[in-house]
Amino acid sequence: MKPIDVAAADINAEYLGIPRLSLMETAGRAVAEEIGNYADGGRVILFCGSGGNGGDGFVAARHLLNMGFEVEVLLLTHPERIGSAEARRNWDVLMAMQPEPGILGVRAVSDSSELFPVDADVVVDAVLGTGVRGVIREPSRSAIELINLSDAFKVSVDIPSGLSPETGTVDDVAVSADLTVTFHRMKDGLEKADPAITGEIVVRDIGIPRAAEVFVGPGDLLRIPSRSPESHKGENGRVLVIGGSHHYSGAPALAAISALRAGADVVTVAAPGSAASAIKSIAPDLIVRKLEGKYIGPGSLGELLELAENADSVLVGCGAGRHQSTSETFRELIGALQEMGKPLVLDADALRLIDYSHVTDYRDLTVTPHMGEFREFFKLRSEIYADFSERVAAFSSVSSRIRGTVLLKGHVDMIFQGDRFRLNRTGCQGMTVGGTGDCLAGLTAGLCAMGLSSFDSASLAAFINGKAGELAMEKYGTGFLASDIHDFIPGAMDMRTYGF
Ligand SMILES: NC(=O)C1=CN([C@@H]2O[C@H](COP(=O)(O)OP(=O)(O)OC[C@H]3O[C@@H](n4cnc5c(N)ncnc54)[C@H](O)[C@@H]3O)[C@@H](O)[C@H]2O)[C@@H](O)CC1
Ligand SMILES: [K+]
Repeated sequence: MKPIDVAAADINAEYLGIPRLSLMETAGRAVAEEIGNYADGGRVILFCGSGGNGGDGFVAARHLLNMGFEVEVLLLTHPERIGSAEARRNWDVLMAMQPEPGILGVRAVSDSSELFPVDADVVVDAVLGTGVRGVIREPSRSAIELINLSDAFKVSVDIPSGLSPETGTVDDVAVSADLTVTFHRMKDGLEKADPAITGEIVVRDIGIPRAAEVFVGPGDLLRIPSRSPESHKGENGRVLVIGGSHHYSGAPALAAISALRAGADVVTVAAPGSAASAIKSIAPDLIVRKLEGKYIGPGSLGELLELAENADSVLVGCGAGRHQSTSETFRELIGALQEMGKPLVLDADALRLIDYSHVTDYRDLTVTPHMGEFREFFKLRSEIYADFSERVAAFSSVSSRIRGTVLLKGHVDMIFQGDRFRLNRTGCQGMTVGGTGDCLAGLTAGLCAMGLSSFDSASLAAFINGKAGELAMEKYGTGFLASDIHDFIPGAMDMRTYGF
């Protein structure tokens, strides 16, 4: 797993109702047990950092004490600087256990001059975990060096301090552990690291359920790149929406505004004549390019490709209608966009005009069908699947006919790519109102333009759109409009809405 996946699973576990404190307790207990497998007594020194990794150390210390070890805990910062609430809680417990008759020393050091060579049978590296950033600062640096100099059995908590959890490289200094006890799942960085750094690696389950990884949750909002303060117009994503026709002008507008609300900087809508004029009048925030004719046709292909050149993602389909000329144009267009390597979202009418055989190798593709469009796009006869897991398995294998991502909308949205899948449970009965699918497609294209993968964009778009619908229903009842969703997208994208 990547650190972002671990961080997301951590928050999503709490969103499911598992307190982080219990994750920390289980993690610390696991470290103590692994040490108990190595030694059945003796003296243990734990170097603890200021974050969750240090917190694991505090918990491990308590369990080691109960297992009969002599324990010394060194906090490498001032207690007031302990970053994670759970770690601070466990530090306070160690304080409350004082004065422990002689076998538990607990002290905080803020300067490396207060550190001494390790004299113990086991030394625990609970200094830095997945939260490590940049050059190692004092006194953590001295602690790492003292740990490496000691001839004690070295145990690293989660990852050896100083190792990059993502790449497995040591950019500065790092602990060379004899044993690394990591939690929940193997980290990419551990797998790639030099075994001289990690030592033996043990993966210990800490009670995070698979649901925390499968269900999309607020933890996944961490995947949205934070906007750099000095960024300027267009840097945060440019979206091109191609849709609309003589009868439909609302769909592309709903999608386009959703893309803006997701955080895209510039959204252009390319639509035929009358639809373009209608959109121009209702949405000043959009750039609108008027295409010739009543339906999108081959005469517009050059213009569409020129517009696509400086878009970061393209959404095709909303309200395009099903005219034969549109179908041919889309086929040409999609082929050219694939050549250009453009992230593409196909929605609604595009899924009626194009079938999966046209896009099997399109990697950065997302299709967002409801069940009917899914069957038509993948040319399926209708099947009734008994239970949920059978449905997931069946739809997953169908979806893997294309390299891209499939977002199959439903009461529970299913997102597939290759052998990966996620489920989204946000949403409400009011979502059946027309246009919510356009909002979802727009969110997907917006997130793609902001740099997320098609799989992450589709997963998050489903979560955000559903949550925004829930918020709209809270305010307006089941009669809320698809355009109401726009107002609630920012709230649905804010961690505070979920209590984080
Ligand atoms: N993800 C999970 O499910 C769980 C994570 N837990 C632990 O929590 C850890 C992650 O906790 P955090 O996110 O608080 O991060 P860490 O505890 O890994 O480190 C963050 C702390 O280290 C300091 N720090 C960061 N870079 C530094 C540097 N270059 N030099 C000196 N100090 C530096 C920061 O000021 C911060 O206080 C995991 O590695 C794991 O050990 C466990 O509690 C179990 C649950
Ligand atoms: K560590």
